[in-house]
Amino acid sequence: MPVALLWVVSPTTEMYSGFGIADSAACRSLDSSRSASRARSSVSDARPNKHMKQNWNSRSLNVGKQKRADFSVYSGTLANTAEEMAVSSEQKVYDVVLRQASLVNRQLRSSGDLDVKPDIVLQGTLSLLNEAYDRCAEVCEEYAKTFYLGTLLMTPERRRAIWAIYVWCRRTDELVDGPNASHITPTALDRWESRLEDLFRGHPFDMFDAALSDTVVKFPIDIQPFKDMVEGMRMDLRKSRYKNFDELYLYCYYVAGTVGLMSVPVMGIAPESKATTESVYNSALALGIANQLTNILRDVGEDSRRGRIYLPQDELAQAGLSDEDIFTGKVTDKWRSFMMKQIRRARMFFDEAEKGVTELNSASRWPVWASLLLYRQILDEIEANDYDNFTKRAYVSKEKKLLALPFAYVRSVVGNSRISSGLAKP
Ligand SMILES: CC(C)=CCC/C(C)=C/CC/C(C)=C/CC/C(C)=C/[C@@H]1[C@@H](COP(=O)(O)OP(=O)(O)O)[C@]1(C)CC/C=C(\C)CC/C=C(\C)CCC=C(C)C
Ligand SMILES: [Mn+2]
Repeated sequence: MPVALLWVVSPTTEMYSGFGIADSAACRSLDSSRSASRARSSVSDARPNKHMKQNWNSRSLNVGKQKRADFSVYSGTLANTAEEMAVSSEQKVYDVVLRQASLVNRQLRSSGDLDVKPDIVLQGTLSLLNEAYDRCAEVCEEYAKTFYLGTLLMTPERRRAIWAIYVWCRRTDELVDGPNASHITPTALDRWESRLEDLFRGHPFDMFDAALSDTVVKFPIDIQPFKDMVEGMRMDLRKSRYKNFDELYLYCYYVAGTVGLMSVPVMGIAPESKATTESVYNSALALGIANQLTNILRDVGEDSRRGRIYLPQDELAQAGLSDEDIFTGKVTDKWRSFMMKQIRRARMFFDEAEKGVTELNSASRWPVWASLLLYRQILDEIEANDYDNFTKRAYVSKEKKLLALPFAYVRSVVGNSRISSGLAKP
């Protein structure tokens, strides 16, 4: 792991100052007034949307009675009061989707494309900023090579922004999953969140933060999905079991669906797209959820060795399985049939995500298709391993990854017509 990422996992603030290039004076000189000038459109009605129809829990969801969103909850994280408990996670998350979509709606559509704000910073700061983005690119290349290659097709502004977001997400995940994770407390996460607020106000702490600080000025990115990701990390600290899919869905939104919501304002919606902004956000959310469900299914053995079971407890029980069965890690027919259902659900989310990719700006589609095809193939590999995700880690071979890239490219240029690549499931 690069040293640059390691430092951040310390819960002590002293550690932060040890970061080589964190010339905070220079970082702070980034024009903070620009963030204040970021346009914010008002919240639109949280009207029911056709995309709510699909209910992953297969419970019937009365969309007509959908609770009107109480937007005060967005000033913090999603509320979880007794009253809120009556609202499903799907609805709560969908309210966030609606709000995010309405926030960017005008900016994304006004000129048919994103209105990237010009750099108005001084020369010295500009070169520091360039360096900051270069460091983000290095981290991204080191951690996610295929994805990094995909971003090279995007416009320079957009790919730099995606790298900055990637690095912030990676560092956030490292807090709870990295080598110093055992020292991480809710207070450390609170501090991380304060840093996030600072960088959104134009006061970045270090170089990586400076890149993101610049990104959120240039693109209509809202802080909420970032805050929600930190909340997901809090949840991961305090929880090692999920009662049902509703609970798991919320966790998946926090740690992964949020990534989709952060990325769409950068990727942009194609000017020729007839889709609603909400539906594109919904697909982006679905891709994050699909990826995280896939992660969970791939890592069952690994997670159980850390005492964690992310699978819905009620569904395990219905299948006649217990935590003990997971810890024992024996592939039985009960397990196979349980896994088949879980895989089917993850694929439904991938299908939902597919609908939106074509609506993105053409130059942004390739990395998204690549990530979708590659992640979805992990599910195929779990099947190929005869559902042994206790002792085997399903992975996509280098050859298959390479093969996926041209398919992803073709899909990104031909629009919606389905191509039989052998990669995408019908
Ligand atoms: C319309 C449409 C479909 C638009 C596309 C929207 C879009 C770009 C969605 C991206 C979805 C995505 C890549 C989600 C990431 C999901 C994920 C893997 C989350 C991981 C969380 C924690 O998991 P865990 O700890 O269980 O797993 P590990 O063992 O640690 O892997 C994360 C690790 C959270 C941190 C997420 C990242 C580091 C990825 C961030 C990625 C980006 C910002 C780039 C997204 C852009 C593209 C092109 C994929
Ligand atoms: Mn992780």
